[in-house]
Amino acid sequence: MRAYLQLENGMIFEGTAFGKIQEISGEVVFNTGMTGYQELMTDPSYYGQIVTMTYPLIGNYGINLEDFESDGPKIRALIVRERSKSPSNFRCEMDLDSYLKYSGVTGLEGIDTRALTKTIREKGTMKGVITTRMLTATELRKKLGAYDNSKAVYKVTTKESYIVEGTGKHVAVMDFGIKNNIIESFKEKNCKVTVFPATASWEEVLGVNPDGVFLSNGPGDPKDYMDIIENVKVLVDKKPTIGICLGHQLIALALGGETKKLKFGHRGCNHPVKDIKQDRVYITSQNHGYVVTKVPESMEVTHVSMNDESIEGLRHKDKPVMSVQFHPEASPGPSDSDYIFEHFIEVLEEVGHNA
Ligand SMILES: NC(=O)CC[C@H](N)C(=O)O
Repeated sequence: MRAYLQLENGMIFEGTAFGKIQEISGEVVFNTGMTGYQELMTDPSYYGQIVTMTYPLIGNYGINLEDFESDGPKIRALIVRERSKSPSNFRCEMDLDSYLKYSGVTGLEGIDTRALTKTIREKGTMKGVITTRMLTATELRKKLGAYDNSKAVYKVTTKESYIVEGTGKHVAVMDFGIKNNIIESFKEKNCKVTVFPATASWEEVLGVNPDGVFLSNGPGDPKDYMDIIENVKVLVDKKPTIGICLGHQLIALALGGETKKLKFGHRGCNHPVKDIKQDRVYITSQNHGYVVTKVPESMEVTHVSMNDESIEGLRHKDKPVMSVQFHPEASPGPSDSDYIFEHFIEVLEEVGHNA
């Protein structure tokens, strides 16, 4: 069926709908990965967004039952240049179209994704609607005006706290929309993990007497979460703490730093980041639209983006508190930066030793 992407600046891209056919609005962002569509669709940090893939052929290894990053897709729609109609992989259980239909996500194929990406890069991230009937300018404005993705963390966080048993260090996780592979990464290091909902207070988190605290990734603008930031202020003061992506931004804000929205964000599994101390570049997995712009006085920069020199990692000068903007848990993407988890566990061991 013919379908259109109508952007808030008036541009129209015409293609063909697949997956669940419906009229859907969202923030249109692009992802530069050649693979990883299954992981990114189910990464809760993408909640409410329309994602266009820059790689021109998507779906060629299908969908398997293992690479989900949460209980189902969190994106609103997926845009591809060409959808593979004959996926092939030993783990393939179904094709992309069937999965999107089954899980209620809209697809749009056959549009010039390169032109769309260039538009977003030049003009910045903007909202759009995917529709099978062309909207008038007034209808488009109304539809986009009704789109609200604020406070999305509360839609994707766990409802109840739960424990993942392990014999090693005990990490209290604040779940703002955590990816499965972060929990897997702690499990691989034998950690016991207690996962708390985003609404948990610092008293509840410290109540389980963890060795350290982890602040997860999650959707939206970090400044929307002032209540969580108040909790983070206490947690970083009392326990060794590590944050990834949204967690990193919340630590920076809690300690007096600043964040802002990037023009078009970093999304993909091929983003080069330099570890300043090691003087080494790692290829990282990324998905963020906001960035730390002012470093808190008590912290220093540990990692920078090789693409735009933005801040990618921070460390407290006196306390065992650290954070990264990229995703060391990979999924999708290379696990080169897994050392971030290893380093945190070492810090927990050291702190435990000296206690
Ligand atoms: N993956 C994340 O945690 C994303 C953080 C934040 N929502 C951003 O877009 O910058």
